[in-house]
Amino acid sequence: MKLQVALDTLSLEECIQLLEQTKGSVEIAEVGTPFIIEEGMVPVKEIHKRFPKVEVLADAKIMDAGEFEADKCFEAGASIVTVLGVSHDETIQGVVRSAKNHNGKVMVDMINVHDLATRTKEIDEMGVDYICVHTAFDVQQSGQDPLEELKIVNKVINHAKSAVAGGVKLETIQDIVNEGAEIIVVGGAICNAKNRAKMAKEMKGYLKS
Ligand SMILES: O=C(CO)[C@H](O)[C@H](O)COP(=O)(O)O
Repeated sequence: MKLQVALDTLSLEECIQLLEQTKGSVEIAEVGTPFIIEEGMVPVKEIHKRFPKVEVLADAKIMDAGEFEADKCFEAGASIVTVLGVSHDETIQGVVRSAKNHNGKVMVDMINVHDLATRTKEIDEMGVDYICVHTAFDVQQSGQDPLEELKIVNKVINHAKSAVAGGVKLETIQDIVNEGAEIIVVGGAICNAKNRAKMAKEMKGYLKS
């Protein structure tokens, strides 16, 4: 199991500090969608350069022009790129092609996929590396969390590994670990913690090796 920290709203300088402080706890640094909107590929390049042992995930949430957009992310130094599960198959296949050409990996974000079991089965045959259930930030306030969706994905996948995102916190991580996921994504719970290093270490402590 790997801990992925989602860097969504901090400055690049703050992210670099966070990654220094959380060394040993965090395996994957996600350059979040808001961060990409703010700064483009600059944080991907910079984090890749400064933290060669940390995998960089570009959360581009690709929806079209899959191969072209994924190429840009991998060329900047990302080792994992996200594409949306609601995209056309051709888009996901384009991202998979790009990943193969760059020796990278593909995470499919299943945010707002309505028939999760059916779409997961289809995507699982496309050669992607991770299928990530994701409770959108915009619906987390209504009490939704990704555990039930994770159970559905875990039941039907045969090739890809599962990942989970969306409001994961100290109080919910144990249930997720018990259910099983290769990657657990944590954003706000670490980035907004008073002591980020302590929080990341504590969360990492729950993960199975
Ligand atoms: O992709 C995202 C939002 O679309 C976030 O990076 C992801 O949900 C993790 O952040 P948090 O733990 O704060 O929900």
